[in-house]
Amino acid sequence: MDALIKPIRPSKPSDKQADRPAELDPAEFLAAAVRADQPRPARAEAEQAVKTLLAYIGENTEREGLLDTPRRVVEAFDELYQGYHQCPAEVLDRTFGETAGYDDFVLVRDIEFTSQCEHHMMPFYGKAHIAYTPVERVVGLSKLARLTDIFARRLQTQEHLTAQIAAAIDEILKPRGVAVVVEAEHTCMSVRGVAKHGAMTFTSRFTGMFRDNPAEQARFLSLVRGSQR
Ligand SMILES: Nc1nc2c(ncn2[C@@H]2O[C@H](COP(=O)(O)OP(=O)(O)OP(=O)(O)O)[C@@H](O)[C@H]2O)c(=O)[nH]1
Ligand SMILES: [Zn+2]
Repeated sequence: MDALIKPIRPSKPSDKQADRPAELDPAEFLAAAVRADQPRPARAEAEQAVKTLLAYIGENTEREGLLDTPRRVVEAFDELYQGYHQCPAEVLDRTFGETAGYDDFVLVRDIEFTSQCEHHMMPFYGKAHIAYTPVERVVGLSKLARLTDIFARRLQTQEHLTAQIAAAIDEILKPRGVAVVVEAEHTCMSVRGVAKHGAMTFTSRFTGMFRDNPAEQARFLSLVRGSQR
């Protein structure tokens, strides 16, 4: 659980984490994703870096319209990357025991998110669909959306985002199973590079009963597909 208290740092594109086996223990995976908090440069240095990029694209950094841009960009970064300073364990900490014997899975679908791809630092956005089968205690529904945002507001690949949401629920709530499907459009693939507007990427992660029981997995997927009609 300690591993969850610390912020998770971005991995380099060359990291082999995307190749991790599906059976990897969630606690192990989260521990592997955690790095000690890095020393951060001063805000003024970050603003200077934005000024350098403006000069790099050929702009006059002293013109009136750009004078406040470095400050705004750094503030936008604070917002977009606030997930590094938020703790999944705290969000999922509050559970409720009065469930009247409820024993099926709980699905929250169509959780909108925006994340930033770690290769280009450009947005990818879409929806996460999350189900878990509680053991005795349930978590507040909004917390699944908050958990999604904690991981989305970091530099990500879609695969990491999907796996991290599933691993956090598995590790913290210890349910009978977790199912996560993420669908997203990547702007690094739509507004630059190969420029394919509308191409959607789907990723999924199943643990416990969702991984072991094809009927439960199919029931989850049919409910998720219901949102796409
Ligand atoms: N697997 C995965 N790939 C991603 C994700 N986001 C962006 N990418 C891809 O990361 C790859 C980076 O490829 P590179 O060849 O190193 O970079 P590039 O020259 O900018 O690639 P192009 O986008 O093809 O122009 C691209 O194929 C992107 O589409 C993601 O979430 N998951
Ligand atoms: Zn990208």
